[in-house]
Amino acid sequence: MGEEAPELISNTDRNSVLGYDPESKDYSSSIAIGDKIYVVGGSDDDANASISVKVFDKLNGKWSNPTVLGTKPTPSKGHSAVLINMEQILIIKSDSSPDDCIWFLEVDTQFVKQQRQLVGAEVVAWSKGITGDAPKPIVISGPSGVGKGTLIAKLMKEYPTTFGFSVSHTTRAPREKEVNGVHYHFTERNIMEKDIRDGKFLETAAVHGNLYGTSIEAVEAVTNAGKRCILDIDVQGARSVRASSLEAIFIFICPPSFEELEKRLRSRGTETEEQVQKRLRNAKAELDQGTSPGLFDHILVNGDLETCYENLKKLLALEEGIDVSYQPDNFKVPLCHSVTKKDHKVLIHCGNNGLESETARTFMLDLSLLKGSAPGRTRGLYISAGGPFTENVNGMGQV
Ligand SMILES: Nc1nc2c(ncn2[C@@H]2O[C@H](COP(=O)(O)OP(=O)(O)O)[C@@H](O)[C@H]2O)c(=O)[nH]1
Ligand SMILES: Nc1ncnc2c1ncn2[C@@H]1O[C@H](COP(=O)(O)OP(=O)(O)O)[C@@H](O)[C@H]1O
Repeated sequence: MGEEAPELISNTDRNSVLGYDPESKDYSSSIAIGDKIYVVGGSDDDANASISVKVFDKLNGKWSNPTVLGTKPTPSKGHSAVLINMEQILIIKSDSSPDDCIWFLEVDTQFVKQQRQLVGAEVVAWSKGITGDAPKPIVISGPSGVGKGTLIAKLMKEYPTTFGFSVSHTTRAPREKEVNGVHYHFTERNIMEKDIRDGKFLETAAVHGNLYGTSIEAVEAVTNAGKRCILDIDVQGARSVRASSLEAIFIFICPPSFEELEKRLRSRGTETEEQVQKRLRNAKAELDQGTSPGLFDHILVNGDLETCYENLKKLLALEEGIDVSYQPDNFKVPLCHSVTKKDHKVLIHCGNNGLESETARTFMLDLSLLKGSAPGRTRGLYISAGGPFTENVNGMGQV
């Protein structure tokens, strides 16, 4: 076990690049998976462009430009492409900042398969590799008027640098004090339907007669700001997120009584009588689903606001993820490097075309603890610097 020779993957720097065109400064790498060849390319001439993906189907001999989902990496001066499994290609960008050099191109994951069916064409999705574990996003659900918004606003006010709100899209009209881009992205139904078809959403649901949805970008904006994401979504949305790759904590907020819920909804004064009636009818089903076992990790009763808020804070402190970053400070892959892979470990040999020298350096990526994927981020990536790393019977180890 573990004795087989590690697979050697050539790097795609300027010297060994496949299809590098010195005139246009374009470069590309290609990886074959089953009957398809994925060509990942870029041009460092245009800093605003993103790395492109083309697919060649060996069965019909045709090229296609797939629908590319997720936030796309910008091109660097070169990259290496490593086949991790039949679903994902690891892209290591050279000469990029430490938080922008590891990317995963998903070509046949569960999400990609679903989106391929939805779009009816070839689909791939990008997911950025993040080192260590980040705290899980928090999904807050509950019937209209229970106090979700009030509790979330308190949390964001007390901890503005810790928590960030995932701004949903909705087709409902803005309320008087609501600000576009802050409370919601208010949008038209036909635009939102097109965005759904284009795979821009992590989840969507029809609630009280309007469309609501969490875009991939909304969650990424919070994550990119280094904050813990809070999602205020309905029970259907919570179910979709449970089924997605996003690992979250699910909290359901209950009213102390149905009468109190009705009182709060009316006293808020933001809905017409007809809308209040619809929300109260829906609240019955939401309370049934929300309090039945399996979907939510925690149920909080919002009787007294301060008590409920204190309980929410306690619960979040308990659930706090451990943010362990193993990323070496100076993790930067030079243009000249080579990559070897064995099992879940990827070695990046830097300097002197990978030959050992005084200046040569090796980084090891441990992919065994990866969590999440597109849509969103791939977390749990561990990077060790040092070396030389040698193989031992269990794979690769550092001597
Ligand atoms: N599935 C889903 N539900 C959402 C989203 N954004 C808001 N909601 C839910 O839609 C419902 C109606 O929200 P809103 O119109 O703001 O009314 P409110 O709950 O009375 O404040 C609530 O249950 C929200 O949690 C979203 O992005 N996805
Ligand atoms: N614990 C509470 N006790 C009394 N009123 C509350 C409490 N929590 C929220 N409210 C009030 O109830 C109304 C509905 O709250 P809101 O946060 O808008 O609910 P949601 O976002 O769940 O629809 C608001 O007027 C709010 O001030």
